[in-house]
Amino acid sequence: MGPDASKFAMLLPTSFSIIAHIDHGKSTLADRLLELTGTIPMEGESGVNRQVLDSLKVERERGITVKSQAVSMIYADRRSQGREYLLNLIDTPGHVDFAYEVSRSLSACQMALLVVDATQGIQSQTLSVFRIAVARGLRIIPIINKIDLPNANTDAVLAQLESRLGLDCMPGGQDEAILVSAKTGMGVEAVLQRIVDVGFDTSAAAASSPPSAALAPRTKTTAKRGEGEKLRALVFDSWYDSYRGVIALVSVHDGVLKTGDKLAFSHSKKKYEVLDAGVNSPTGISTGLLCQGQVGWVVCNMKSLTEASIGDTLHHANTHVEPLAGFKPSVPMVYCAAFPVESSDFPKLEAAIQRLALNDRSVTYARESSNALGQGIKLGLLGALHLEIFRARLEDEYEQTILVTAPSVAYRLVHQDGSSRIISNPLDFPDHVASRIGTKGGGKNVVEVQEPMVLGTLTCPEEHVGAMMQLCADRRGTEVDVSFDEEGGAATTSMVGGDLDGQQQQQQQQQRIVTMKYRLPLGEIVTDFFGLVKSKTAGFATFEYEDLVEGQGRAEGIDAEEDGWERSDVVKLTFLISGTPIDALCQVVHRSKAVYVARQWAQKIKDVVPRQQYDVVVQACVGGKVVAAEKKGAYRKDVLQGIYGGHYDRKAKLLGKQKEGKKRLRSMSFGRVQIPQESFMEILDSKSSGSSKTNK
Ligand SMILES: Nc1nc2c(ncn2[C@@H]2O[C@H](COP(=O)(O)OP(=O)(O)OP(=O)(O)O)[C@@H](O)[C@H]2O)c(=O)[nH]1
Repeated sequence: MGPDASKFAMLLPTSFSIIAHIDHGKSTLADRLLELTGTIPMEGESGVNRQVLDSLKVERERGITVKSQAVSMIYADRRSQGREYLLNLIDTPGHVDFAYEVSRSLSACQMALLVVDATQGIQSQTLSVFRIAVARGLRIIPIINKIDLPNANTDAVLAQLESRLGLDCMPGGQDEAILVSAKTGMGVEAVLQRIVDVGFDTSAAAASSPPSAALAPRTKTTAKRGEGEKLRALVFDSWYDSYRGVIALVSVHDGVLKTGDKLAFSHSKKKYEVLDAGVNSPTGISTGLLCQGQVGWVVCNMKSLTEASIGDTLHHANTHVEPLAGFKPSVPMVYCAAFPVESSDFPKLEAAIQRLALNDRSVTYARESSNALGQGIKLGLLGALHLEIFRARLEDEYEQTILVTAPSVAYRLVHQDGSSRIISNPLDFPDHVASRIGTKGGGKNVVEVQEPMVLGTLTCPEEHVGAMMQLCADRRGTEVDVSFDEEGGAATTSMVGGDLDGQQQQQQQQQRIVTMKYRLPLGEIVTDFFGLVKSKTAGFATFEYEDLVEGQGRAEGIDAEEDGWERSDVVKLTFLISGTPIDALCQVVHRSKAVYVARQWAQKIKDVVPRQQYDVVVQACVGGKVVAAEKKGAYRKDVLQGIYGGHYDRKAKLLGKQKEGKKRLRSMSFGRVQIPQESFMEILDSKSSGSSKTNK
């Protein structure tokens, strides 16, 4: 039986988030917390990674969190004779592509559990989520997880937390770290107790003493906590339900919100009536009201999908309030265009993308049309994994299969007059980049192109170092740092997951683990980089990156002045079929690779273009110059068939007539070659192949 709905309104709440680097054990810890509080029943073998909060199919299939989830749980603290507290847990993703999700979720929390794997220590994403949490003013509770593993090095991780994050995490310290094994459940109760201590009495003294005395006056609850105060609720997530329409997830900062209330948004000024409200625990429980401090959902009569403005403040329609601080919109890093497989399905695809984008606010979209593929949607995403997950979710949740152009990145164009602009569509890229000196044509001439850079971290066994260095060099990477893990094997377990048999794992564990840091152009890793890392190391390497451009998590040790854009000699590569440019295939590549890519692509296009009655020429151009060309020969009816012997003139006449006919046909169809959709799918699939491989 689920908890009594009225209890959620009666109890004092606090909200916390679990943040960590990928695979450090957030979801497993969340499972244990939910079990311990009785929110989900304990089932079967303890320690099983149930991923209760990873409810999306794609999350379960891949074992990664891509979407934050909020769950309310009621914890009865044994130290104070079972006094109950309402704890709102927000599980967050670990991968850099979903950092925006983390930042939004943290806005609804008072504290963050910073989980660090005892065998791996602080990793790149640990630092970036830590910084986001500190910037949001959250109290950090450090948790060292996986202490059950034989190679756990708790002391070293404690020292790292102290020296690199400045946390007073040693025993007795203000931020004393909790040692747990989310797998076995060891130490997890202490986590709940610490949440209560920190969440309900921020005085440092309370951290070591039972909260009963300090909390006595505050736990005197009324049925509607916050009543009489002006309502202020921050909308931090939303989704589409086919029965109830748009549902908004809110964190109530002040006041009370009830069914039937008339609400308004601070910024958009739109007004609504609350049809229902409730919490997730872990499934939706309708409570009819949400009180101060609660995190829950609201169903209003929102008609359009864009109305649930993330970051906006909801208040009662007849009051005026100071809006709560919202969030900066996310900055897309990777762009591509999506087209339906059947062009008549475009309206369905557009509706599906709008609904999915409601739940994934880091996606930007706009209509786009292509001469070859018809009407489509231009998508802006946070990375290659994000694109792949978005595509998978479209298929799983909306049954929409899409054709995606190769992912590309944004470029910054610097003009002669010093101004700059960012372009995200390869078609907008200039054909020529003028040299600064003696340039004609005014100040708007593009004199420099800059591309976004990332700081990549590659971890692999020693034997693969050469291959990885070569790969990074091929992708125009510059080495920043290389370090060897003397103990070896520590990182291997999590890298390979369950893919390898025991013998292989043993062999790998005898090798040293190498961590290499490279500065790489983002454009070089958004296509097939992850796939190559996996295939060249038989799955033994991991690769993560931090964006260096504004709007994303910055890497440690990078100069704050540095904005992550770097001057680059990139060019626009266009493909023409019988003289007609094919916009869906246009791409921006580095000059040093232009001819190689052009040849590869021209060949690939030639292979899939259907043979015509006349020759079809495929050309690849850079700056108006043809750099590669292929010809697909015409069908050739043997017009001389049936002429035995025959005079030369007669043969020439027949051949001439055939030539004339083809010329007429060609001019009638304006030289346009109809490329069937399947051929495009073949080209685009091979073009983005590899991007579908992830670092998981
Ligand atoms: N031995 C051991 N393994 C653990 C422990 N906690 C988690 N794991 C394992 O570590 C792996 C990753 O755990 P998850 O909970 O999925 O990690 P996560 O941080 O949620 O990962 P993302 O959602 O991808 O960011 C799983 O195979 C877990 O079973 C632990 O305390 N001990």
